[in-house]
Formats: sequence, structure tokens, C-alpha cells
Amino acid sequence: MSSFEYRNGKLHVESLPLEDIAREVGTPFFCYSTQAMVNAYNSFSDALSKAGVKGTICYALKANSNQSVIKTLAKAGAGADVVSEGELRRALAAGVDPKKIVFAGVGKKPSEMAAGLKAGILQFNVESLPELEALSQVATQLGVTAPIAFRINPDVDAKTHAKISTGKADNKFGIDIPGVRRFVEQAEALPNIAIESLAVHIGSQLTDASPFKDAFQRLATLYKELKSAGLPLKRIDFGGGLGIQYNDETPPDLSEYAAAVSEVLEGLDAECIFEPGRFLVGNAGVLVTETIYVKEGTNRRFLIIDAAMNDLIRPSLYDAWHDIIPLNQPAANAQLTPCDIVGPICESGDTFAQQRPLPEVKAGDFLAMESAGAYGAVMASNYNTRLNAPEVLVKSDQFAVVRKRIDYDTLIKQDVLPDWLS
Ligand SMILES: Cc1ncc(COP(=O)(O)O)c(C=O)c1O
Ligand SMILES: N[C@@H](CCCC[NH3+])C(=O)O
Repeated sequence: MSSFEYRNGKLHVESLPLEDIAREVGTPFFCYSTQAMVNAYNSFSDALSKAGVKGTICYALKANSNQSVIKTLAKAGAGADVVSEGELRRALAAGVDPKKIVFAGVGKKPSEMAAGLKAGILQFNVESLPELEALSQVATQLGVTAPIAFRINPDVDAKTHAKISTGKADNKFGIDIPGVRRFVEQAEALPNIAIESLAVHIGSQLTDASPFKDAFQRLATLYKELKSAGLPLKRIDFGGGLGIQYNDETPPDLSEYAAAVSEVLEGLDAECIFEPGRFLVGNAGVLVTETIYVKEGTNRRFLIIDAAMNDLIRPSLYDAWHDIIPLNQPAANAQLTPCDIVGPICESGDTFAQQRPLPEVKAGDFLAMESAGAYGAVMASNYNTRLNAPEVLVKSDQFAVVRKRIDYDTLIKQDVLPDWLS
């Protein structure tokens, strides 16, 4: 049974009609399904087991760092991939085992490194020499050893959107393969650093398996070379990036992905880490919105809805597609009219879809924007002084507001007037 489906003419999340939640919580709001997240986690984990791959799945918090989401996945067995002290704190607060936390990112500050070292995390994925020098210094001051992975830039085109592609030599991420040996020498000379692992992450929303295969192969070859040269490597971090279906893409099958991993692991004797984000939560969430007005333009119909680019920026930022469906199931033979679906923000870029064929939608009708569980609420802002869309988690026939909509007073009081203006 799918976690989001029409039943008796109403779109349900698990056992609940979304419309009931909409009337209680108010729109816009994000709604997540526990079942969908746990199913995604289990299918990822099962695919690895079937391919004979043993590893830790470190959920990439950046996709959705709500405490309830992290905790749901942690209870299913996940660790965490974090990119900031904030995310580290979120992971720890949700009860993630520090020994299952990896710390990624090109710009970790010494204070963030110290937080990770004090927590006793599994590894820091290091991306440059200055970063490694800083980590060595912080670890020495604290009298501990920092376990590290070199994040490798394999110079592979992930064939995804340019803004979320991270594995080409021109990208800011990782250490280029030709420079690795020199980097290793420099790293070995630094105190309080334990080189344990190699990591890679070539981009997000990959819908083709070949860049994964290519990158994993390059990483495994390097792993073998460095290990036979005496480096005590014991782990490979395969990153995240597995795409999901938003529209008509066909992302790699999990078994194909797992096979790409198991193939390169032959004879390596390495523990594995995976950092999926979007795959675990993307299709486990929707953004529910109400139609405010239907405006007939000169040559098009605009549906003006109460969600906007500040709630879900993916369409404006990446021209991303999200399916948009009414909460009330349309008749099978309903006539479709092309509509532009836009938010209330004062930018033409505040557009979710252009000329999207939709059945008749009237003011007051609720719509769901699908696949909004990843990179939705986490990328939201208060632009135009709009209140945040709250987040709701459903488990079977129960729901809970897991992040509230803050009120205008609280929002405005975040600003502090200087003495000369008060
Ligand atoms: C280092 C790293 N790991 C994991 C992820 C998670 O990626 P995704 O949500 O595409 O699985 C990202 C984001 O792309 C990342 O930068
Ligand atoms: N924010 C991007 C994904 C970025 C991945 C970051 N490593 C998206 O919405 O698709």
C-alpha cells in the first residue's frame, strides 16, 4: 500500500485524509509519512544486504533535519551525515549514536571540529589541506585523535543539475585524484590525525547509474593503491546522491546501485558508509496548500496558492518538477486545463509550474505538491515576512505537528532595535 493515495475520493497519508489535517493545522504545511521513510530505509538496507554489502547508512540530515524525521530513521537503524555544528547537534539531540556520525563539508570551522571531536564521531570527511591542518590543531589542543576520510573528487560528471553536481574537478568539493599522494604525505606528517577512510559524493538526484559506477571504480582503485602503499585504510564512504522519481525520471534500481558497490568492494576488506538523503525522505513528504484565487490572465490561467517559493524553493532554484494534485480526487474523465501555479511572493520566479494541465480547481480547493520531503522545509525562509509552513508527521492514524508555525510577534521580535532607534 502506498503511503499517499486516494481513498474514497480523498488523498490520504497512511490512514488519514490530508484534508482533515489541513483543516486543523491550516495551510501551507508539510506532511511526512513515517511508513514511507521507514520503507525507504528498509529497501535501501535490504538491497545492500542482498548484494552482500555490510555498511552503515548515515542519513544526510541536510535533506530534512526535523527532529522527528531524524529520530524515525535513527530508530530504523540510521546514523547521520552532518555538515555543520547545527546538524551535529540535531543528530545528537535525536539520539543518533556518535559512532554512526560522519561530518562532511568544505568549510568546517575549528569550533565545529571541536564539537565533533568532543562528541566522538566516526569520521571527518576532509576536503583540503588547510582544513586538515586546522583539524590537527584542534585535535591536538583537545588531546584526542581525529579519525578522517579523504573526500576524493573523482572528476566524474554526475549528469544531474549543475547546481547540485559535486564531483567534477571544477567543483569546490574534494581532493583531486592526481593530488592525493602529496596530500597523504602532508597528512601523515600532521599530529593527532588518523587516516581511516576514503569518501566520495559526486552529486545529488542522480538518475543514471553509470556516474556512480565510474566514481566508485576510481575510488576503489585509489583505495587499493593507497592501502598497498601502507596507509591503514579500513572504510569507504560512498556518499549519497541516489535520485528519486519526481516526474518521468527512472532513477537507478536499488539493486543496480548495490551491485555497483559490491562489484568494487571485491577483495578490499573495507567497511562501508552510505549517505542517502533525498532517497530516504523525498517521496515521504508533501506540501499541502490552498488555492487563494483563480486568475484569468490574457493568455493563461493562474492558480494563486498560499504556498510560495519561500516554502519550497526547488522549482524556482532548479526548475524542479513537483507533481501537483488536488486533495479531492478528480473524475477519471475530468477535463484538464493548462494552469500556471504561482505563490503570493512579489517575484515572477515564485512559480511552481507553468502550463500544467489540471482538472478544474476553484478558490478554497486544497492541493498537494508531491515529493516535498527532501530539501523542502530545510531550505525554507521567511521571505516577504511569511510565516514558516509547519511540519506534520503521520504514523498510521495519528498525526502530530512536529514543527509549529511561529506567530508574527515571535518572528518580528527576532529583530532587535539598537539603542538609537528604540
Ligand atoms: C556529502 C554529501 N553527502 C550526502 C548528500 C545527500 O545527497 P542526497 O540527498 O542526494 O542523497 C549530500 C548532498 O548532495 C552531500 O553533499
Ligand atoms: N538542495 C538540492 C540538493 C542539494 C544536495 C546538497 N548536497 C535539491 O533540492 O535538489
